[in-house]
Amino acid sequence: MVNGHRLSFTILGTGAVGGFYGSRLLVGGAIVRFIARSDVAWIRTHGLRIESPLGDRHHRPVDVYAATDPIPTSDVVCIALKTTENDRLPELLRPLIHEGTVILNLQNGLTLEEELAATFPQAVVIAGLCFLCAHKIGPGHIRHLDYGRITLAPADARAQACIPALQAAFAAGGIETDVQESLLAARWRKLAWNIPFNGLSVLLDCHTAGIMFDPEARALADRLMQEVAAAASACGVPFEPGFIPRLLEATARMVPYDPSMRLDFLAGRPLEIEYLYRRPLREAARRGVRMPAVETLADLLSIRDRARRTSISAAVA
Ligand SMILES: NC(=O)C1=CN([C@@H]2O[C@H](COP(=O)(O)OP(=O)(O)OC[C@H]3O[C@@H](n4cnc5c(N)ncnc54)[C@H](OP(=O)(O)O)[C@@H]3O)[C@@H](O)[C@H]2O)C=CC1
Ligand SMILES: CC(C)(CO)C(=O)C(=O)O
Repeated sequence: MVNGHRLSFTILGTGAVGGFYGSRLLVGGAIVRFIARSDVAWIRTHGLRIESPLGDRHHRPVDVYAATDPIPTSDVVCIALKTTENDRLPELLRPLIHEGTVILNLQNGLTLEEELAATFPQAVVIAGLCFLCAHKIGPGHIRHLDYGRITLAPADARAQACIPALQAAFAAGGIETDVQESLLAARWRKLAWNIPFNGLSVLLDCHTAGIMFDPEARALADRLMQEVAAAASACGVPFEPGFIPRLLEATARMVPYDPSMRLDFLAGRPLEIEYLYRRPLREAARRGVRMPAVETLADLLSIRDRARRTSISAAVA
């Protein structure tokens, strides 16, 4: 409730991120409409279950839609699809976006908000960088393991004005938020973690602790982070001294965790290589900076992703 107005949200993608944050917004009293794909009928009948250290929840009934249904207009549309689906985003968003609609993008990656702002100039675009460990374990069923803070980063001054209302809605549901005025800085800071740990967890077949406690793997993570730091600097958003050592130390203290890319790999889902690796590589290259270790990591991930998908399709043929 903000100044007597109950904020309404449409969550595009009811998976780990969408299901979890949608549930917290419901708990906080917001109006929440979910868009689901494979389990839309299941959620309509059985509701949405969230297991979480914040308290288990079973929302039933839930206001759930297929993307092709007529969907009431909401104040905020949260994007919670994997970026591997982004070629479909304009078509999925078009019926949901009106003059002044806030698009809160919860995905990982780079250049996402720039694309959204160019495609939907009538919308207000905000990045929501999620520091969350959660996954979908079955139809309409999400398991939240740890964390949950969202860093909100506005694309422009109009978006800046919408931040307090969003913070209030998330706070009411027990979600901590902070604000980064530079969207680009926020995105590169998160990539400093995602680029090494998401990719290495797939290629080395291990969780974060497996990387941190092997000296060579840790050194490789450090080297990848240094390349990301050089690219961020070339993009005008240098990291402060001590940022990378602190990030490595924080990861060493984390409960061993499988980053979302490893979970995707194990589940046979396509990997988010384009927005997590190719776009940062391209943005760095445009400023004359190469990231050779990141490039090799991206190439190996692409080969792994392709090989696995070929073997899956051969197995079902
Ligand atoms: N999981 C995490 O802890 C974190 C994830 N992220 C980022 O958040 C983003 C979302 O990840 P995550 O929530 O894990 O992904 P999930 O795969 O768990 O959720 C995505 C959901 O979108 C649904 N979906 C896909 N296409 C459509 C469509 N056309 N219409 C309706 N629904 C659709 C999928 O449906 P279906 O179930 O049918 O496939 C799925 O439930 C990613 O960019 C990820 O990197 C960031 C931080 C942490
Ligand atoms: C940093 C982390 C683990 C969640 O905050 C993530 O972004 C991911 O799993 O992709």
